[in-house]
Amino acid sequence: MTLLDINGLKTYYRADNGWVRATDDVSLSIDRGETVGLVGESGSGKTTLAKSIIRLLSDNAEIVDGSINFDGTEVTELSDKELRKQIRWSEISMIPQNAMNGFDPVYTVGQQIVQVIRHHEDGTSKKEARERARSLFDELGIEPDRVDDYPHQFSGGMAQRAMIALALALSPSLVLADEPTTALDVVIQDRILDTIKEMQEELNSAMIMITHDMSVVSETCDRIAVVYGGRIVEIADTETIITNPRHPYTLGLRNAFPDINDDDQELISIPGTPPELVDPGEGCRFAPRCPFAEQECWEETPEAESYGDGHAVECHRADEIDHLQEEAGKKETWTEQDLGRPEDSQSDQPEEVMLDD
Ligand SMILES: Nc1ncnc2c1ncn2[C@@H]1O[C@H](COP(=O)(O)OP(=O)(O)OP(=O)(O)O)[C@@H](O)[C@H]1O
Repeated sequence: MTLLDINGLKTYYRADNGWVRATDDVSLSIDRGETVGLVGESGSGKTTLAKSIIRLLSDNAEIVDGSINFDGTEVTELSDKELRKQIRWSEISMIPQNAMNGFDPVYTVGQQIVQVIRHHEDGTSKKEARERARSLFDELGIEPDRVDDYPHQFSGGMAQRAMIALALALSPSLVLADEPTTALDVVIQDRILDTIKEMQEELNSAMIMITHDMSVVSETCDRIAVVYGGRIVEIADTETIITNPRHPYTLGLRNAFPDINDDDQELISIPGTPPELVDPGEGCRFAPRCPFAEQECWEETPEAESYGDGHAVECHRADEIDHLQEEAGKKETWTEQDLGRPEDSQSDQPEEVMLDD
């Protein structure tokens, strides 16, 4: 059953040189209990999409178009007060990239968890809320007495666990986990991911797992959405994304991460840098880095095409998958390409964005 239904979402940031189209026409549905990975390079718009869902955007951001339906409620139309009371933490919670920034340094971690619990549950006493915080700490492998510590007394891994405790304290239906382990060392990363998964399964919460790491999503997610230049360029179940992707960017990402089943794998990185998101203009945003780009790719933005079973791809050449997959596995494909716009292709003028100031 659908829990979250995002349609045509556009979230832009106001910048000196125009609007940064960080989320640009994104549609995504998530079922109850499902885990969906958002994978893509830094700056592709993953965090902006997650923050739009829980409406934790910075002041210069604006949801310009589209809808976010959460369990029958249109999130884009709620006032801040309604959001705080009905949705944030209780229904949708977020584990941020750096947990330390998620806590207020002047209160103990326990006080902050107690406050969140009591804000949403009128009948819960301070004592009961504190007991809940202590038992959550215990479940997450933190000594319960440490609820009385201040955030700065925690190590990075412990702060991340405490943030998970806060995010799960009210048994939300949806957890947004934004690179929950990037700041931590590898051994702790694995343990924290296991903990998140266990707790999520126990609560039957849905989860959006944001990461730039293909191996993390492949181990934890039911489906994977590949994000590039503010758009979901490919989405499918995890098995399909790993074994039979159709977008050249997904093929490139797959080359760049170690496959645990293949000891001899040579890692190949994608050359170039992510696209400028201020007035990106027409054409596929990956074209400047794509070894398979043809004239059409530079001139026309590809629309999502369905390849059955929830597999959708935004690529003009997705039909030629057998040939592309084989070529994409070769190192020279990604190094010997002549990157750049073909001489005779003309760029369309960027579409003008009309927004109220
Ligand atoms: N407050 C802001 N003001 C202006 N531009 C912003 C702001 N926050 C993010 N951006 C821009 O929006 C785009 C998407 O950023 P976002 O953080 O959503 O990407 P991301 O994929 O989550 O990357 P990361 O993993 O680095 O957080 C980037 O071009 C970024 O520079």
